[in-house]
Amino acid sequence: MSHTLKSKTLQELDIEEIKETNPLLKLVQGQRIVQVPELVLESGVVINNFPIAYKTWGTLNEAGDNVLVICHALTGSADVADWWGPLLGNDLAFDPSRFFIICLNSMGSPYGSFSPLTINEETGVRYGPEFPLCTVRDDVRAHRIVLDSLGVKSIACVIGGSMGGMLSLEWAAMYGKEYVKNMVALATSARHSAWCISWSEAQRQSIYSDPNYLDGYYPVEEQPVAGLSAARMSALLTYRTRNSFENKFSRRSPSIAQQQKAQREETRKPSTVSEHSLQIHNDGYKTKASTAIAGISGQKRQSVVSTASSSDSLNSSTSMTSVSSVTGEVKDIKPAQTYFSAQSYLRYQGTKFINRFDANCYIAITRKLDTHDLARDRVDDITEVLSTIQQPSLIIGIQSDGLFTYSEQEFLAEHIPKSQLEKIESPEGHDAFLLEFKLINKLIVQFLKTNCKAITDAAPRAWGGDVGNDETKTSVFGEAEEVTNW
Ligand SMILES: CC(=O)SCCNC(=O)CCNC(=O)[C@H](O)C(C)(C)COP(=O)(O)OP(=O)(O)OC[C@H]1O[C@@H](n2cnc3c(N)ncnc32)[C@H](O)[C@@H]1OP(=O)(O)O
Ligand SMILES: N[C@@H](CCO)C(=O)O
Repeated sequence: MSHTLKSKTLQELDIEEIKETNPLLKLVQGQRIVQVPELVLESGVVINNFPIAYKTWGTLNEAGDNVLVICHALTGSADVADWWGPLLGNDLAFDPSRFFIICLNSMGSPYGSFSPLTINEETGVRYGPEFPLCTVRDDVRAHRIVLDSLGVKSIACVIGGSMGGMLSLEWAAMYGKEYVKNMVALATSARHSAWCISWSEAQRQSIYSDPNYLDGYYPVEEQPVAGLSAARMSALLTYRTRNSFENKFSRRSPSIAQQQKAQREETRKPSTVSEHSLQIHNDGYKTKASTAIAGISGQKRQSVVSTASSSDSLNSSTSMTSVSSVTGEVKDIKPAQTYFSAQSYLRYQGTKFINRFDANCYIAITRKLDTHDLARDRVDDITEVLSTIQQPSLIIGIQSDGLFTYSEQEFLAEHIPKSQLEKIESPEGHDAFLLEFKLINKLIVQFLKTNCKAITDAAPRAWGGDVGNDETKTSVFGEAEEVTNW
């Protein structure tokens, strides 16, 4: 380990100053950012004076051991209140009147820690695509330096879902039961599967294929939004299930309000059948090229149209339509429905995401996920590493999760000696770990009451803070609906 175990105060950075180069920082309230002097990454690359963002709730006790480390998932931030808010509060799973709760932002994320949005001291510009590969283990080692600086002597329990679960497992495996006393991992894996790696790849390819990507050297105000939004749309599909979509959307049309949310582009009334067809064909196409095509005038456009219509004419003998694609009148066309509620949902989520994430960060953090393998450079047989995790562990899986399958949770529980496996019966798929608050809260409360009894049985202490999970506040990440339904 390259970090020092001595408690040493780290320099606190001025968030307002960092906001000038990272506009996404304004999305996370109440966090702190410290500067870590040095870390040798797993790759051997040395990074110096880099930021780590974190947020805390509650008070560290004298012994420095009443600590809950919460680890966020792929697009989360250090603000637990924003994505696991209903688990945070007095007498809840994350109880600041008894625990000192801390969430540290993972490297590669745009929300304050070292990332492609960080200014490279050597060049004076953002790292962008030159950001070095940071693994889950690098996160854990960087985060440990911050915990040491705060006077944390041991972790009562580390808890995380999805990517956060990978960090939980690495915390437990790297530092052992003397330092990490207990572990909770939800919807995660011992190593990233071929299926997950493939989805990461497909999502990165969406970004790469956007003409605005420019090898990652895009100006932050002109990021490859079409590629990033397409990446998020396909990612979202992996976070849910076929049946949850069927139940939620079926073949319904979007309501006016949903259409407005999805900001579907206004199209002018088509004046010809070809124009009408073109509009249906390109509906939702958002890159600059689409603007260019829409602007094609006269002859060029006519040649595009006549190429299309000549192939149309091949089918014309079997076609039921009696409207000519070139000369027919628009009023005679009765097209089948082509715009559905499911589409407006995806488009809305895509747009929402590009306003809260950065494409290079997305690439960096999905690469981090791909490297996750508890066995890497340790042993050949992954079950050997799992057998070294001696902490009491709670493994929570979701029966409908198609990304981090329930069988992967069974595998973890089978090989981690002191583990308990729990199943969430939810139709929502992977994202159930961010939605099934009530059950997850209950399971974690029970686990902590059993394994951190001295802390959970202690009298609650006033800690003088507001958890910040006010139900009326707008969530950055969009789970507010669920919170109010709770
Ligand atoms: C990755 C991680 O790090 S996880 C830990 C941190 N997590 C995050 O950061 C999570 C990122 N966010 C998410 O993954 C999701 O938002 C979740 C899982 C937290 C919440 O999902 P849900 O609450 O189910 O939100 P859902 O997917 O239903 O979307 C609701 C939004 O879609 C809108 N919407 C729903 N249907 C439609 C439709 N047909 N057309 C247009 N918009 C629609 C809703 O109005 C709502 O809008 P709002 O976000 O502005 O309020
Ligand atoms: N919805 C989660 C899924 C990844 O675990 C996120 O966006 O972080």
